[in-house]
Amino acid sequence: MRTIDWVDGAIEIIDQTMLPGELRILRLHTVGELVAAVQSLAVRGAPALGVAGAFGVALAARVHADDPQALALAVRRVETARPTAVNLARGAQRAASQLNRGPQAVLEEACRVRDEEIAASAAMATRGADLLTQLCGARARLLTHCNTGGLAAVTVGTALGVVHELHQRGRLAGVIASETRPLLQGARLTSWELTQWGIEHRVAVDSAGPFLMARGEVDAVILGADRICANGDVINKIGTYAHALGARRAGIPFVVVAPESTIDLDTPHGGAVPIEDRGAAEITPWADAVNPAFDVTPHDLVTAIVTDRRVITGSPAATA
Ligand SMILES: CSC[C@@H](O)[C@@H](O)C(=O)COP(=O)(O)O
Repeated sequence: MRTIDWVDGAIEIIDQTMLPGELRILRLHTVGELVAAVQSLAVRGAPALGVAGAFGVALAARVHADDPQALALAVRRVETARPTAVNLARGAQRAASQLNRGPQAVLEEACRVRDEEIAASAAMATRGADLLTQLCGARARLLTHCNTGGLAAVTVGTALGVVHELHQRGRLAGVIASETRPLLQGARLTSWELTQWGIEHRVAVDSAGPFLMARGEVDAVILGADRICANGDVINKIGTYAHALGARRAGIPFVVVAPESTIDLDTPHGGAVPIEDRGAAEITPWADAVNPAFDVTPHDLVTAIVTDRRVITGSPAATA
């Protein structure tokens, strides 16, 4: 099942704010609706955001075909709806590169972005499962963070796609889904997807991760990325850095799985990435708060980055 697609002239998404309680399909007809869906995290996860960005520009191209100024403004709104995952602006820009050829060409490019992410998921699953088996032996107990499944990447996903592949191969000995404060992408979405796939798992609070690794309950950490910088720094959901530190202390592999579309060679290092802060209301309406949605894991804590084309063990720029 595709969790985001273009259907009969509109974008269809699974509304991820409603899971796991309700499987609701949303149809988005306007750029305003798409931007609202991105900002509320009804659609989320870096590869899915790339597809959302591309389809968002396809919507804009239809509505504003005769008004170049309004069109440029709409494209900008889509590109900047969220700042951290490089895929969103990249997907929007790819679709926008066809604007001079008309709305149909824009839509065709957006569909190519979608199809490439579907193919990337399949390639990452195979390559990632091979690597995890090399690193962990016959059966791996994995800890994952946030949601990196089909919800985040149109079909099977990035890191969770690898988990699924290992399960299919009979090489998975356990999964811990880190709950992912404050919006619970792990506890709500990863748990939901694993349940759909019939994969047994346990949910843990985020802060338990490093302790569970220290206690010897995890063979490797596997998760996704919103942006990977030229030097290999990994930007991902808040909590990732703590898991990387825990993995290093426990002496277990820390593996990042992300498509090439998440690698941003134009950004030299993690310090240069805009980190979205989602404000106090999301976590504590009664006090001021700091609420970064992502963190930076320095490249030296990363064992390997698995993409749809390669396994990177140093700087992505060096092996591009
Ligand atoms: C395959 S998705 C990889 C990342 O996008 C994912 O780990 C993540 O951090 C998503 O954050 P979110 O705020 O839910 O969009």
